[in-house]
Amino acid sequence: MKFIELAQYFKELENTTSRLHMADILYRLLKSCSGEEVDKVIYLTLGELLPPFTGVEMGISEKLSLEAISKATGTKLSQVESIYRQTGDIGETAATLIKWEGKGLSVVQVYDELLKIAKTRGTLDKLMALISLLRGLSPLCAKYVMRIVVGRLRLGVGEATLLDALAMLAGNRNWRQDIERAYNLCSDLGLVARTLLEKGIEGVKGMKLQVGYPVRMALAERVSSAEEIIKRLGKCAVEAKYDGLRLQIHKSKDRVEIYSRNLERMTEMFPDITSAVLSALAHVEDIIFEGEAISYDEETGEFHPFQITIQRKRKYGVYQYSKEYPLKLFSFDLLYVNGNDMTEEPFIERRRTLENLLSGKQDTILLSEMRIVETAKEIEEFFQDAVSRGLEGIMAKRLDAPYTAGSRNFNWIKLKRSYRGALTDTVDVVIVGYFYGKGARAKLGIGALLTAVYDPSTDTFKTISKVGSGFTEDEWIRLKNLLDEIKLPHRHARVDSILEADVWVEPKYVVTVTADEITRSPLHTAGRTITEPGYALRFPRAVGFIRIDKKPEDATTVEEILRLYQLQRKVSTEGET
Ligand SMILES: Nc1ncnc2c1ncn2[C@@H]1O[C@H](COP(=O)(O)OP(=O)(O)OP(=O)(O)O)[C@@H](O)[C@H]1O
Repeated sequence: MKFIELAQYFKELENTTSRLHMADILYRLLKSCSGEEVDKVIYLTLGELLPPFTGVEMGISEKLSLEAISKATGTKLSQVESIYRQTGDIGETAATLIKWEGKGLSVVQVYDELLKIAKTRGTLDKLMALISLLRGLSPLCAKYVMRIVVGRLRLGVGEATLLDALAMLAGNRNWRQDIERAYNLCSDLGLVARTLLEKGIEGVKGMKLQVGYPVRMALAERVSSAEEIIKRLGKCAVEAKYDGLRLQIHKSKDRVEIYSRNLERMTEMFPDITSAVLSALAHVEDIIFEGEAISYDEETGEFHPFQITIQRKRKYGVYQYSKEYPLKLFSFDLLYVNGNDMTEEPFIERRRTLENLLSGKQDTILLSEMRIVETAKEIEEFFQDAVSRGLEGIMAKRLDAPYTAGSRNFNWIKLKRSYRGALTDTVDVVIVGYFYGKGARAKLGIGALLTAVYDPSTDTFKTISKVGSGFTEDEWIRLKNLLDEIKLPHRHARVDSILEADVWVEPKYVVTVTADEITRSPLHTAGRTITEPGYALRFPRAVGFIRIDKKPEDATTVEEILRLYQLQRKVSTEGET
C-alpha cells in the first residue's frame, strides 16, 4: 500500500463524525492491507508508531518540526512560523509549503523511516532524517506525517471503533468478543490485527498473555454497604484498599518492566521497586503480578496521600525522590508465573500462589492485607479498622473469580469511606474544552473546564459538568498552557455536547473531581435519552491535578454515573429511615 492511499483514508476519517461510518472506512482500509502492513497502519491511525507501553516516542518538538519544514522546503523559518500561527496545524503548514509530488513511498517505507527517527538519539540527526523524509512526500502525505511526528494526528478513531472494524474484517461480528479478549491480554491492537490477517480468527483465539505485553487491568464495581457485598459475593476475601498507584509488574529473568493503570511503561520511574522485585523474586523465572505502590513516612509508618505518591515523576530526580519518599508495593494479584497463565484460575488460588512466591523476608514488595470473611459484620469491622488507619476503604473479591482483563464487574467490589457520607465516590472526567471565565479568572484566560465521561457503547465522550474550582491559580495557568497545545477549531468528533465551549480541545486529560451530588440536567449529554435529561455534577471541585495514570477511555463511564446516581439515592433514603 502506498502512503498516499493511507492519507486518503485519513482524510475520509477526518471528515466523518459518525462512528458507524468510521468503522466502515477502517474496515475498507484494513481489508486492503497485507499482514506486514496492517499493524503499522493501525499504529499510524492511532497517531503512534508502537503501542504506548513500548515507551517509543518520536521525540520531536514543535520547534524542530518547523525547522525541518523550513529546511526541506527552502522557506525562511519566520515564514513557516507565520503560516503555522495562522493555521494552528503543523500538517497544513507542511502541505501549504510543499510543491512537489513526492516519491510515491509505501506505508512500510514511511513507517520504517519514522521509527528510525524515533530511535535516533541526537537532535541534529533526527532533524536531517526528517528533512529527507519530507522531501519524498506529497503535500497530503506530509500533512499527516507531520501531525504524527508531533503527536497530533487526531482522527478521532477510538480503540473500540477499531475493534468493530476488526470484527467486520474477521467476517463475523460475533468474533468481536474474541478479538477484544485477545486485545485485553496483550494491549496491542496492531499485533491482534496482524494475527487475524496472518492466522485467521483461530490464531486470535489462541493468543496468550506474554511477559512484556501489559494485560488490560481488571476493575472494580462499587456498592454502598457491607450487606450488599455479602449478598453479591457470599463468603469472600476483603483487602485493604491503598490509595496509591496501581502497577503491573513483568519480570523475565533479570529484566523487569513496570506498567501503569493506563498501560504506559513506567519502569524508569521506579528503580527502587525494580531492584526489590529482582531480589524478592530472584527464584522466579517469569512473572506478571499486580499491586498498589504507595509512599509512606518512615518515621510514623503512615501512608502518604495519592498526590505525594505520584509526584515522584513530576518533581524531582527520581533517585533523590525515591529516597525521600520510599515506596511499598502491596501485591494483590498474580496473572502469570513460569509459563503458566493464571488468569483463569480462581482468585484464591492466584492469591495463595502469590503468597508462596513472596514468602521471603524483605520490606518493599509486600502482600496486600487480606482476610476471608463470611458475614457483613466481619466486613464492617475490617472496613472500620482500615478507615481508622487512614486507608481509603476496602476491596472485596469473589473467591472463585478469574482475572477478568479489561473489564469492570462485581468480581471485585470497592467500598470507600466517601460512600458513607453525603457525597458519593469521586468521578474521573475528561477535559473536552474550556471557558474563558469572568471576573478575576478572566485575566488568566481560563475560568472553567467543560468535562465529560466516557460512553463505551458509542465510543464517545458525553459532557457532565463545568468544573471551575479546585485548582490553584498556578494550576490554572499550567492547565491553560497544556490545553492550548491540543486546541481544536471545532468540537472533537467523539465529543457529544449541548454546551458550546469557548475553546474545544482534544479529549486527552483526565481529572478527578468530587461533587456534592449527581443531579439530572438538560444541559449535559451524559445519560441523556430522547425523553430524559442528562446527568450533571453539583458543585464539582477538582482534586489534584491531571491524572497521569489515566487515558480518556479510563474516565468514569456513563453507566457508572447511573449506578452512582442510584447508590446516592439509596444512601440518602437509608439515611432517612
Ligand atoms: N487491595 C487492592 N486490590 C485491588 N485494587 C486495589 C487494592 N488497593 C488499592 N487498589 C486500587 O484501587 C483501584 C480501584 O479503586 P478506585 O475506584 O478508587 O480507583 P480508580 O482509579 O478511580 O478506579 P478504577 O481503577 O477502578 O478505574 C484499583 O485500580 C487499584 O489501583
